[in-house]
Amino acid sequence: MILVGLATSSVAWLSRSMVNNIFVHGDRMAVWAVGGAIMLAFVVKGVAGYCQTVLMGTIGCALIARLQQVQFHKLIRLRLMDYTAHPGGTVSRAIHSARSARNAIVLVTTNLARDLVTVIALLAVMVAQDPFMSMFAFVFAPVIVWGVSRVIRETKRLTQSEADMIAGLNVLGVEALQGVRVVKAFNLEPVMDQRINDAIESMERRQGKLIRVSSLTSPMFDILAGLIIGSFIFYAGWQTINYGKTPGEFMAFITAFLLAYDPAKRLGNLNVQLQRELVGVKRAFELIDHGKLEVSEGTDKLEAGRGALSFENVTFAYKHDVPTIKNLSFSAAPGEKVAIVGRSGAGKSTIINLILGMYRPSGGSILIDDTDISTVTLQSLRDAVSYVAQDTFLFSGSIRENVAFGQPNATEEGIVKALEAAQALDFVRNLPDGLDTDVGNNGANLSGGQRQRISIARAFLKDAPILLLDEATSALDGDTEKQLQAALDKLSANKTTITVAHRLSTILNAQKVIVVDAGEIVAEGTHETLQRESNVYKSLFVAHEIV
Ligand SMILES: Nc1ncnc2c1ncn2[C@@H]1O[C@H](COP(=O)(O)OP(=O)(O)OP(=O)(O)O)[C@@H](O)[C@H]1O
Repeated sequence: MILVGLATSSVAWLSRSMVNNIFVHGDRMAVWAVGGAIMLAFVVKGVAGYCQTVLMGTIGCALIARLQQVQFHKLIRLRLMDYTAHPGGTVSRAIHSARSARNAIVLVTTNLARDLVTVIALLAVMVAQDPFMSMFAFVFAPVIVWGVSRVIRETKRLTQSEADMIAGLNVLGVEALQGVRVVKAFNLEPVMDQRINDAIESMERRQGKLIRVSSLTSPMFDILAGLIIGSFIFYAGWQTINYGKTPGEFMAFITAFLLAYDPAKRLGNLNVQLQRELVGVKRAFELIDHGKLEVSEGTDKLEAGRGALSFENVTFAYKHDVPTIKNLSFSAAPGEKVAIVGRSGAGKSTIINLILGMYRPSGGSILIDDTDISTVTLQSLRDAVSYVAQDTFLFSGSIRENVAFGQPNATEEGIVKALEAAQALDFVRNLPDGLDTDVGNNGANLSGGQRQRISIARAFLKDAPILLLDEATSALDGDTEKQLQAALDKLSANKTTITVAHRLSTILNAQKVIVVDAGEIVAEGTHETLQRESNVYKSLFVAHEIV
């Protein structure tokens, strides 16, 4: 930037020699010297300008990339309770805020540095030419500062809400496309149109207002500059006519003022633009600086043995005053199968989440092989536990990747064995690309039952001593159900298994059934004893919670 500035100003400086030495004095040497120097100045300007653009561009891209990486690194490690309900919005924020940081850096380095230096130099020229008239110009400065700061304040507010609207729109768009089956099945296209159109229109109105407000600095500068220049002319004319001052004295001053005017105006605008970008940067750093990471309470490594699990008077509340789990105690011996049943909202999934260390109990303790899980690292805890969720999640990628995720040492043989045990090998072999078949976005290329068996294969490969199963409430067709059940039976053999159960077959397989109601254990036993003794248990069949 300095080279570009020097090269540009040297052309202006050389023009003096050109006029005086070549045109006035007819100096032959000066023709070559000045002509060559001007050529050199343009070459320097071109090369330096190119280097500056490439360097700033590269720095800008690196800045975006690093900031996005830092944000996603943090996002994926936040505490579960800190995730927003709208991941689409969070992702769009992370991507946009990184771009804002790049824009802010480019504005500061390229524009601020260049224009500020120019304005300061020209102000010095003005003061040297006529201190009195300079003071005259400075009188107007507070008016500009006040006006620009008002514009900045309003621009910041509008940019903030514009960013919220963009994130909101992103959520609506992602939601509509993710739920496209429901949208079509319920003829929801007009409703989606309406929701998205409303969001787009209010964003359009907000952006219109933003343009009207943020462009105000330009007319403010123009009007004030007109007032100042007009006043100069009154003053200069009066001085020249009455006191015989030379016009040249004023000319130099006004030239300096006019030259300073454009960069000063750009600086005013730059501040407004910069503040807009800083709104985005602030969002990125809110996450980076204030997002609370999920940290292990304990530092020991859990040495899971045979996988005994027990809850001792565990209490937990999502919100401070309303406990979801109350004083809950139960135990599962190594290899034992425990089924947890209860009405919807009773707290069954919460129990699973507590074992996984997603949330911490506010009272009591959870023990694995006699070690309190609050004393161990989350990583070692999760290494000891396999989890097969109700809502099977597959990552985009191949079947092989989905089975072996997080197991870098997995062998081909191990993956095939896991698929076989999960009753998935036959269908995988029949797919055109076998193990390398792309499962699509969240497994869209596979059926529900196939997806579940892939996720069971994942748990097989992990081979942890404790198995957590969250059974789907929805009934599967007979064949799929049988295959799935066979896969799960095999998976749970010799493992301590805690199942949130909705199927009678699972309950009959379990050695112990726990009935949870409103976060408490209200009955415990086998299917036969519970059928005789527990009204809550009996009501679960009536409500089709158990099928
Ligand atoms: N993240 C959360 N924040 C606040 N409250 C929650 C959260 N997750 C669950 N809850 C509440 O905790 C209670 C227990 O929920 P949980 O998901 O454990 O029930 P559940 O027995 O598994 O129900 P279902 O069989 O319908 O899945 C419910 O009242 C629910 O509204």
